[in-house]
Amino acid sequence: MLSVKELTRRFGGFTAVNALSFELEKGEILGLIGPNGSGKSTTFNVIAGLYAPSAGSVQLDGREIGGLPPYRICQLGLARTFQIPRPFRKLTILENTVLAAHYGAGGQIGRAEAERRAHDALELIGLPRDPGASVEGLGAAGLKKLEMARALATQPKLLLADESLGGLDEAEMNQAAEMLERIRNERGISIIWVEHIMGVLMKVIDRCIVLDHGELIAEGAPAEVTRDPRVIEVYLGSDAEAVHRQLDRQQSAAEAG
Ligand SMILES: Nc1ncnc2c1ncn2[C@@H]1O[C@H](COP(=O)(O)OP(=O)(O)OP(=O)(O)O)[C@@H](O)[C@H]1O
Repeated sequence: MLSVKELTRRFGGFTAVNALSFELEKGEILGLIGPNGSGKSTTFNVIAGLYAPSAGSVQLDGREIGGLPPYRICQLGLARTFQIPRPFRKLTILENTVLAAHYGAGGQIGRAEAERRAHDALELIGLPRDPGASVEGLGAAGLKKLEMARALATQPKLLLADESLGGLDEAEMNQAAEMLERIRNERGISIIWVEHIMGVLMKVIDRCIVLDHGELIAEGAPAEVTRDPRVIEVYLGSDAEAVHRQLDRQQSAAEAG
């Protein structure tokens, strides 16, 4: 459903993403990993339309979206969450989500339909739907949920989730990972997930791609990619053994039943 070909993004003389190519299948959860500054957010920003590509193409269901403005890309079915949630603090949770529904529909739906979409998203995410519920009381986990609900209210077929777990405790992280899996399983939404917390990421992704200095250095199933010597050298380092142990446990659990 998403096809990225030879995508390059430069800032002045600096190349942040260099000739990146990858494909995403419908219903897949793809992990996008790599060291700080390797180009993950820039890749998201180009796919979602915040930056135009310097070269290369991005196709969503066969249609070129590279260089389109973010609102057009959103209307075509691509939503993203940001590392740092920035809801409208003066609006309620419901109002924030209704606004997102209007944005995703390009103003082509009425108030009742926008509210229906917002209610549906808030219910799936597990946030209060009553009209008085305020953003103010939400902690880090609640704000991230709201970010996700706003993305879902735009009715995407592809969701780009940017480091959704920063600032959460372990139980909240596991809930967030389960939520992404539910979004895929119940709604058929494809997901690309940028996340540094490998233990949680590995529980839900089908496949991952690894960037280093803006270039793709590995691609495949988590068990293969995390054993790639270059991925261990540039990214996993001393965490590699713990990641392998977890993947082995997951495989044994899957085989047992
Ligand atoms: N608007 C910009 N102008 C100039 N340089 C930029 C801009 N955005 C990103 N960069 C540079 O591009 C490189 C890739 O940054 P990017 O944020 O995409 O990396 P990342 O893999 O998402 O990092 P992190 O894991 O720390 O979020 C960095 O060296 C960054 O400084």
